[in-house]
Amino acid sequence: MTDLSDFFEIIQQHYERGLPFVAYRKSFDDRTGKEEQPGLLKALLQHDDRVFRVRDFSERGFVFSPFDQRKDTLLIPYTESRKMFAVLPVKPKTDAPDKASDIQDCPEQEARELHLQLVRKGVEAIRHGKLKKVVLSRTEEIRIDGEKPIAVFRRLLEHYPDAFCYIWYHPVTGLWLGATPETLLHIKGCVLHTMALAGTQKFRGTTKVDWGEKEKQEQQVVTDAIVDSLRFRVNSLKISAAETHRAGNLLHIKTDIQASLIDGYKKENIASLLNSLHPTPAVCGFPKEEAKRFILENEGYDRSFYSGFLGELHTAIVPATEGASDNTDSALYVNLRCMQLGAHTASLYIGGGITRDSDPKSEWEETCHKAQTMKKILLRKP
Ligand SMILES: C=C(O[C@@H]1C=C(C(=O)O)C=C[C@H]1O)C(=O)O
Repeated sequence: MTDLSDFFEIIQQHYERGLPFVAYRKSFDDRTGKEEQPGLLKALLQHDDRVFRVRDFSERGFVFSPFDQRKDTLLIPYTESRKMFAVLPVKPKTDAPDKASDIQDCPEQEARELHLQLVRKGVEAIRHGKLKKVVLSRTEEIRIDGEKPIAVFRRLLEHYPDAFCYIWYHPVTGLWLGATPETLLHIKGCVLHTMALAGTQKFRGTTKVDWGEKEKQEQQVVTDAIVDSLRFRVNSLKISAAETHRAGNLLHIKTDIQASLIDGYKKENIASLLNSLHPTPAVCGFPKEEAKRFILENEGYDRSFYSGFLGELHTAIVPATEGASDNTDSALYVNLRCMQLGAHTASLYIGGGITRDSDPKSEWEETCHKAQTMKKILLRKP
């Protein structure tokens, strides 16, 4: 274990040298396998600046994968990096609202108009075509005041104990940070766990809330599609009841899905599972190919790594195995509530699920609420 302040100092130095690294902490509820210490902070610091790209998802290490799978997935291989661990103090869970209040600035009128138009077009396509749901997003650039990325990461960890929080740097991708509530795939031995997360409302001090039909339906589409893509690969499928899940200043509907892999753990099975799961209707839509086409043709910007996935592939990085690890666990998360940090700007990425009953103005407001997750932890330019 490394002392906490040394941990941050070492990643700062690594960043200054321009070498790839990732540091992350799982949510206090998650911690894949539970043998991990609560608040365990991990880092992989690549020894040099070589670029490792994933060929077929049989690789071992930490992956950073874009929304569009035709583009490159980057990898920090387990064997090419220094592992480092520290422990963050764990705070008890509370239902208290966020200490930091919402940042009250709104993006320009033009951005709002563009998003309203995009949503209207999505609703139109759903009413007239084969699409049932499409997730439409936008990016928002904000001026920041000399932010130190590692300091932003520390605020992220502090603020969002219930999220998978990360900072990733690679000369090819630049610097990304996020606090995502969504698991794409956890695999331990032959047991897999995933979730269907969709439907959004603002957190107003309680998780005991009612959900409208629109939100229930859009979340059900996600559950059904995930179960469908697993059906012939797993047995002992367990689907939990849908429940309300808090993510910072937001609430979502969540269903947990657990199953056993029919042929046990095999690297090539994981690769094909990822292929059929990603992107789920939580970030893309349904049917998948039509929704993806609609997004690529209409969103008008490159999602890049937003709504892609990231995490440990074929190896859980744990303090006990400083050398080679023989564990094959994977813990992958959907890259949501994230941003790319430049020297003077932060680019935020936010979206929401559109169905035939979507109201464009509410969908716009939903993206504004989601943008708060990152805005709250940034120091703004006056
Ligand atoms: C697309 C995002 O979030 C996803 C979409 C949601 C929705 O449509 O209600 C809720 C949770 C996430 O699955 C995002 O945060 O950008």
